[in-house]
Amino acid sequence: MPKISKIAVLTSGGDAPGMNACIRAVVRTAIHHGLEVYGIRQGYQGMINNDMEQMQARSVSNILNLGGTILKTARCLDFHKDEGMEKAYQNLKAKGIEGIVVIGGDGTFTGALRFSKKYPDIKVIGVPGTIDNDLYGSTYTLGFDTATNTVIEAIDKIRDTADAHDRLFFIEVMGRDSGAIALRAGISCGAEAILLPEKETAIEELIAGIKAGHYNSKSSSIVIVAEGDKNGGVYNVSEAVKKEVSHYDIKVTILGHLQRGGSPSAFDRVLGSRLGFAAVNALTAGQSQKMVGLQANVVVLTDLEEALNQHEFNLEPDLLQMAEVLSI
Ligand SMILES: Nc1ncnc2c1ncn2[C@@H]1O[C@H](COP(=O)(O)OP(=O)(O)OP(=O)(O)O)[C@@H](O)[C@H]1O
Ligand SMILES: O=P(O)(O)OC[C@H]1O[C@](O)(CO)[C@@H](O)[C@@H]1O
Ligand SMILES: [Mg+2]
Repeated sequence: MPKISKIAVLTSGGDAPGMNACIRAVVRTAIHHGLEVYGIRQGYQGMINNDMEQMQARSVSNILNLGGTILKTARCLDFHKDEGMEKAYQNLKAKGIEGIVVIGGDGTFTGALRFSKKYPDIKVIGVPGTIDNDLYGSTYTLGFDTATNTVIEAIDKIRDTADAHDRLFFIEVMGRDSGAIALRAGISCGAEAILLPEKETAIEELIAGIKAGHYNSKSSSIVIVAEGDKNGGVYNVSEAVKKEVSHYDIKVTILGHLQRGGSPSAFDRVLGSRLGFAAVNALTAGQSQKMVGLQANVVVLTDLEEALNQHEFNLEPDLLQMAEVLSI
């Protein structure tokens, strides 16, 4: 097997805390192996625009603690098209880059797999980097822990004021297709109800639960609504409840993008370092079209194809059941 000598790294899709730790690990592990390593800016857009630069050990000094991504990220429509992919390929070939580490979510991996099938001489390894925790093959994705901690810090504060005023709050958290943040945050903050894209909740059922809570002397209530819940969004849900529930003053809070920012937790710093290290080791071992992930605290490789096909992510049934039991 010919030895790989030049690789590149990019971040793509929504940023996630811990991406910088991962970039640092990729750069320094590559240097350890004697490889040249390039940083590509703005995800696939930078591949198309030839926006990439060689990185050194010092290029990634003092970034472990930073949220966001020093390489920047993008949602790049041009990469969906054959012409965009061809341009990206030619740019990589011109630099002699033979392998790339792509840090991102399911969309990023879909693009990477398509690209690598079209141009198999460029090896690709994916690192699951998304606050959504919606990838098969890794129990946790990079950024999910930090984002969930950010969310619970915010909800704890809302609980204080909700309790002081005997109010009912509807809080929207991120997750267009994933209820992972909503479920963990709901359990951590003792939410009275959690609305998730993966599980339908009838509005009548929600209203009955809120009324029962009031009857059982709850002074405040928190309902967490994941962005992707199928009831038409947090305002729709709150309006529907308002018509039937008069004993609470009702408020809505959308946490929004503050959930994606901030300094990564220790967990995400270690996870990012570990997966970045493993990704480069996989490239030097000749692997391609794989994702590195964490399962039972062991780093494992999963075929990108399998990770994407199994994408339907099932939230832990015991957590769903427990959240209901404990919220009485
Ligand atoms: N079918 C596809 N073909 C080519 N490229 C794709 C495809 N799907 C996604 N991509 C590329 O991957 C990028 C990132 O995908 P997407 O915006 O879905 O985010 P993601 O990686 O899933 O992360 P997150 O969900 O955390 O924001 C897209 O902007 C696009 O450049
Ligand atoms: O910042 P954007 O592009 O609006 O994306 C928001 C989406 O990205 C995510 O934060 C994942 O990165 C989703 O939870 C959310 O639906
Ligand atoms: Mg995604």
